[in-house]
Amino acid sequence: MWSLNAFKNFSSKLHQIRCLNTQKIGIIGVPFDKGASKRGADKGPKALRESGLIDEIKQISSNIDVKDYGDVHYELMSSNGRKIHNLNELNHVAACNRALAERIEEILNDERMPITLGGCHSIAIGSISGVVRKTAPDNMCVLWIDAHLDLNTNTTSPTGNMHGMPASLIVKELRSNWPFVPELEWCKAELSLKNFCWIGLRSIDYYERLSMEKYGIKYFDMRDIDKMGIDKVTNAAIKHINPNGDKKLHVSFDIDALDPLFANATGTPVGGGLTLREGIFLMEEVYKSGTLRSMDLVEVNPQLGDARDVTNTINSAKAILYAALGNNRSGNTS
Ligand SMILES: NC(=[NH2+])NCCC[C@H](N)C(=O)O
Ligand SMILES: [Mn+2]
Ligand SMILES: [Mn+2]
Repeated sequence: MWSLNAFKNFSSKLHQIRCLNTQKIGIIGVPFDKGASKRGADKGPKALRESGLIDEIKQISSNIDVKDYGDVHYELMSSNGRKIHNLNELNHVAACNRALAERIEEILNDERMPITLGGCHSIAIGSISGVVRKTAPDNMCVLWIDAHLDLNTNTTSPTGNMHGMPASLIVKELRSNWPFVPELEWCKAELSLKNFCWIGLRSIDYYERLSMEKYGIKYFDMRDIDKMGIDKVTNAAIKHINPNGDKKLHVSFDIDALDPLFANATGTPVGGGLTLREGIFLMEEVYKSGTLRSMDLVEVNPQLGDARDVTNTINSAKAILYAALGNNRSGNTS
């Protein structure tokens, strides 16, 4: 029989251990679709929350402490009326991302891991900018999981849609390819392409291809995954951008990285993508690396496809997120 004191001691020790291991997470929604040509990605955060996201995260482990920061709201900046070539909805994209960067900073100040629910992929401009404000750029690395490279500028983009451009706005190598855009002055191109790796590529525009060669961009496309398998690819990618495991990892996960069989409710689906199991495995390895610091999950569009597509896409997105947070396919113990 334990004395009351011994019991109190034990439970306070247990509490201390729990606190040490607590995974503190902050969820922020970005109901924004103006970087894409199809409407509806702005309904992504609501659809994910309504399908039970927050409660299900809590069920992964009692060590997870999750806070929902709600959605980003923004007001348009007063524009000088000058139009910049081939940047659709620039005012909205700039204002929304500026507001998002501030919310990400707030979440990091609360010592939580920010998880940004898109929204179209243009929101990575703000989410990554927010993280960079709290981390030396050389001290962080980015895994970009996507069918697309999203490295266009306004002069190379075939569409003018800014969800195809976020990566080029945050890296220094492409800074000189951009004109001065006053609306985006707050967004500093500080990261280096050396700290980036792409996984899942299978739809690259002509000028993006040229950049891949010019800058020696590190990537594993779907062919590499076919050849090497997802285990080798994932670990080679993590090792490449973080050889000593001392950098903080940001994962920008575009749901269209998955094959349309598993995620058809998205604006720019491309066949021949990752299976859901490959996506889950990838994120399990990311979790195991112990380096994940922040993450985006973007391009879930509940207005596209039929009801089954929407359910599949939401379930796939949640499974990807849960794997990143340590969900164990053979059951959770704590
Ligand atoms: N985040 C995305 N789904 N991006 C799709 C980009 C498609 C094409 N490369 C473009 O620039 O318009
Ligand atoms: Mn994509
Ligand atoms: Mn993308």
